Amino acid sequence: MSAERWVIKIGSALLTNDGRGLDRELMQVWVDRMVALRAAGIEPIVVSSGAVAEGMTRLGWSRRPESVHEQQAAAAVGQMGLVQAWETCFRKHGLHTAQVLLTHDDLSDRKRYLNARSTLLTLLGFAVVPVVNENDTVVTDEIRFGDNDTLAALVANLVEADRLVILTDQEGLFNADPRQNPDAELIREARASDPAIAAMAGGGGSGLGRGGMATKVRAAGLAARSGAMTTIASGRRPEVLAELCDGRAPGTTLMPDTSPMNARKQWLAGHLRMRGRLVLDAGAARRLREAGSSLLPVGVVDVFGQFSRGEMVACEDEQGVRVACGLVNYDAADARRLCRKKSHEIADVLGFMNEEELIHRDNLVVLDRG
Ligand SMILES: Nc1ncnc2c1ncn2[C@@H]1O[C@H](COP(=O)(O)OP(=O)(O)O)[C@@H](O)[C@H]1O
Ligand SMILES: N[C@@H](CCC(=O)OP(=O)(O)O)C(=O)O
Repeated sequence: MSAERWVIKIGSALLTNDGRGLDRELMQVWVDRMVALRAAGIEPIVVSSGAVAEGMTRLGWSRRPESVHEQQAAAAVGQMGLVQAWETCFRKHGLHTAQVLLTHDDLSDRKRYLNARSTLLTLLGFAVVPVVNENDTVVTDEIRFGDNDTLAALVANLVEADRLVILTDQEGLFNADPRQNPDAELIREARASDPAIAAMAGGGGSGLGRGGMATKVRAAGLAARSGAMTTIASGRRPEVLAELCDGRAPGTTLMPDTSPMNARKQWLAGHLRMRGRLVLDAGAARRLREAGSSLLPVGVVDVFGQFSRGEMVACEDEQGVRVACGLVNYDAADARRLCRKKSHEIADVLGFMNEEELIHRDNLVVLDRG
């Protein structure tokens, strides 16, 4: 059975008990629920905010500093506490966590995108729970806008998550900010692409979290690009995870327009320029066309063009008919050396191995004949 993958984002206000220090008890409750998700075949990836807030507590600051450098310093201090706390909670269940610090730029650079994707998928393969946060030391804009909602959506795109769960301090998205308007009503379900919902979402209200609902709704739109459904729900009710797992819909559900794989393939097919060509033998061409299999080096007879790892290349049969296109795991020079080689020979030929496929089937779009 192939596991479902959920990216679960937890905001600062919630994690740090509104700035009173990490709420370890509540973290343990979420972790217990996430472990129950795993038992139900759902792989959680945690996107955890709270580094700046926890750093401020550790440094004895009561107000978020204006200076970005001081916020970065606080994040570096607080990240220590954050990862220690997550690791301690998961260790009680015999599970390891892994700290993954990313920036938005990492995910818009194709090579780093593939590297981040491989690392995250490898961690999941080892049953490790990735705990992701923004790499605040090296970014300035994101720390100013506090945008882990966007980061969580980009991670959902990266790992083709089925669902993005944004846990916050409200029951979900209301038709107006409930802090300002006590009569505001909860939106139960909408399309992520509906412009009306963006208009309802205001900025942050807690003083600790920064993005408010506006970044959450935008994140739902980004997550929808790779087909993920978004739930915005209250992290004060850890049972929301169990409810979601049971097929109920707590909080606000924001639906994508397409399924995860179709959305990813549309994105792959439409957005990247071809940098080179791989010529496949008849067997490999048939496997791609008929089974949508990954492309292994053994089925490649020739390589044309100059490309880097992560770039888009065309796959053609020996008659020059284009079979597929996809993101290649090795650069042109390495791909040439791997022609006709078995996957177990890659490390011997190159002295290292990224992946056993030249192009993984998730990164491959097979073209219609005709
Ligand atoms: N339409 C809305 N529905 C719900 N909350 C809203 C809305 N507009 C603005 N908000 C504010 O967004 C806040 C949550 O965002 P934020 O403080 O950034 O939390 P987090 O730390 O979880 O990211 C809420 O406490 C609320 O005041
Ligand atoms: N990387 C920052 C994230 C800040 C942020 O996005 O906060 P939030 O709006 O509470 O999710 C931190 O860990 O403090």
